[in-house]
Amino acid sequence: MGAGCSSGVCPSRKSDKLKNSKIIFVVGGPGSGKGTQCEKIVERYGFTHLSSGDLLRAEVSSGSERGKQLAAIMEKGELVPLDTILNMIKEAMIAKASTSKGFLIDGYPREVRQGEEFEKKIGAPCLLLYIDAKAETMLMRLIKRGETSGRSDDTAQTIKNRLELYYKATEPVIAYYQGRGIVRKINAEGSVDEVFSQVANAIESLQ
Ligand SMILES: Nc1ncnc2c1ncn2[C@@H]1O[C@H](COP(=O)(O)OP(=O)(O)OP(=O)(O)O)[C@@H](O)[C@H]1O
Ligand SMILES: Nc1ncnc2c1ncn2[C@H]1C[C@H](O)[C@@H](COP(=O)(O)O)O1
Ligand SMILES: [Mg+2]
Repeated sequence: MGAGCSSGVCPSRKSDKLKNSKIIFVVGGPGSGKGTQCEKIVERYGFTHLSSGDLLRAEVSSGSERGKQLAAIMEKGELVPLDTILNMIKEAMIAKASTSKGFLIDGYPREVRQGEEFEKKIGAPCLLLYIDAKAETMLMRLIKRGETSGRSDDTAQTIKNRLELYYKATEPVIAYYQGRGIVRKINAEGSVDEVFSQVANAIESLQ
């Protein structure tokens, strides 16, 4: 386990319930395969998968006023406010803290400030899985997924916006955590199983 997972230091603003949690950030472009790999990690290692996009879509599906506001942002491929998504993740983590073997935080941080705020309010990650695919690959995967996903953001124009935002806002997150030595870059161009064999090596390096 990396140092950030078990420091035992717990400033009062963090939740006591989460102070010993193993936290893995799963970062990559839209359609790179983050969710697909997280499902396989859950199957083999039993971690808790929390996708920021899934949490937001659940709020949209609830029909709440907040969900309507979020839907308008997500349809354009833009980022929702930091406090909104961070509070949702923290609540979901606390709800699972007593039974979780570790958390896969998929789709967060999307920008460096999200990482900084997460660490202040929740804790430090011990690993960042960087799921790296080419823009053409991500585009093709999302266009195909859009045939059946029902996701309002799997459309040509919104995919273009999401890719642009990924390169501008999220790629700097990788550099930020590279400085800490916790980034494992995964070549996501191969089959799901080929990608997973790299992911599994990275997870096992923690144990
Ligand atoms: N290695 C792979 N080879 C081919 N197709 C893949 C691979 N990994 C995932 N896919 C497919 O690509 C699409 C996008 O994958 P997935 O939903 O896991 O991506 P994501 O990174 O979670 O995307 P988003 O950021 O939009 O949530 C899905 O239809 C999935 O089945
Ligand atoms: N971490 C996030 N910050 C802001 N907005 C987010 C975050 N995670 C998801 N979102 C919004 C914006 C994205 O385009 C959609 C879909 O997310 P995805 O990870 O592709 O399922 O939700
Ligand atoms: Mg996903």
